[in-house]
Amino acid sequence: MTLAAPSGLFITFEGIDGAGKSSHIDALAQAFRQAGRTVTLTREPGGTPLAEKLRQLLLHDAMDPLTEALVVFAARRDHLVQVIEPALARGEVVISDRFTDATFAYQGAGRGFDWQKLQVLERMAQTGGGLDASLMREPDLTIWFDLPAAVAAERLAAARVPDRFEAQPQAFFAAVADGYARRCAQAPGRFARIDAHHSREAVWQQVIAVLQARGWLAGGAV
Ligand SMILES: Nc1ncnc2c1ncn2[C@@H]1O[C@H](COP(=O)(O)OP(=O)(O)OP(=O)(O)O)[C@@H](O)[C@H]1O
Ligand SMILES: Cc1cn([C@H]2C[C@H](O)[C@@H](COP(=O)(O)O)O2)c(=O)[nH]c1=O
Repeated sequence: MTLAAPSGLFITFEGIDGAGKSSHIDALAQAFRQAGRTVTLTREPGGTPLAEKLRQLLLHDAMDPLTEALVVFAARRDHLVQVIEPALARGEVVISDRFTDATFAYQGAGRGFDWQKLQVLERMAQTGGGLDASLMREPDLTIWFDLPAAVAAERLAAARVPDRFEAQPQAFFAAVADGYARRCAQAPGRFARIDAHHSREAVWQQVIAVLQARGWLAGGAV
């Protein structure tokens, strides 16, 4: 008897800059590996040589809002075709630090770029390329770290030299947070909201509880 291969699982982490995703992304990858799963850990913009080049442009070069939206979707298309779809087809767990919800939050709510035009680009970029032509690739689960913009700003102040997004004022991040809330309201079954205004351990307990509730993992520690 041959055992059925596990199904691919696509999990994304989202939140404003400084929300505290990083260490939990690594810990979740580790928890899946301990459970015997192969994990592809990746990020957006990025995840392929081409998309990493586009990331550098996005983070450091000034551009108009449509150009910015096209750059993130171009990077995403390459990432999806080269990395995400093949890994899911192999039955792996794909964990990505950001995906399309970031585009709606940052380019849509943050920059004020038209939400409906983003929906058109989303469908174009996330259809085909290894997928059934009638399907649009979306995460199976999006773990959204919700943190007030003021708290994220305090955390980031001490942390690093800001890029083009991190240098934005608090009001920009408050708008980005509203964008995430809007995406969450549009897909409540896909989103898990994490209250990120807690200690790392308390935040991890929330993350692992989400995975346990879906039956995808047993317990774990950071
Ligand atoms: N629960 C927490 N309490 C206090 N500080 C935290 C917590 N989690 C992370 N931090 C700190 O906040 C800063 C931002 O965290 P981190 O880099 O993980 O955020 P992020 O969501 O990955 O941000 P970005 O998307 O901008 O990379 C870091 O200095 C980190 O050490
Ligand atoms: C995917 C995506 C990202 N961004 C922004 C959000 C962040 O400020 C940076 C990525 O940096 P991180 O520290 O690795 O999170 O890019 C965006 O504006 N639009 C997007 O679609």
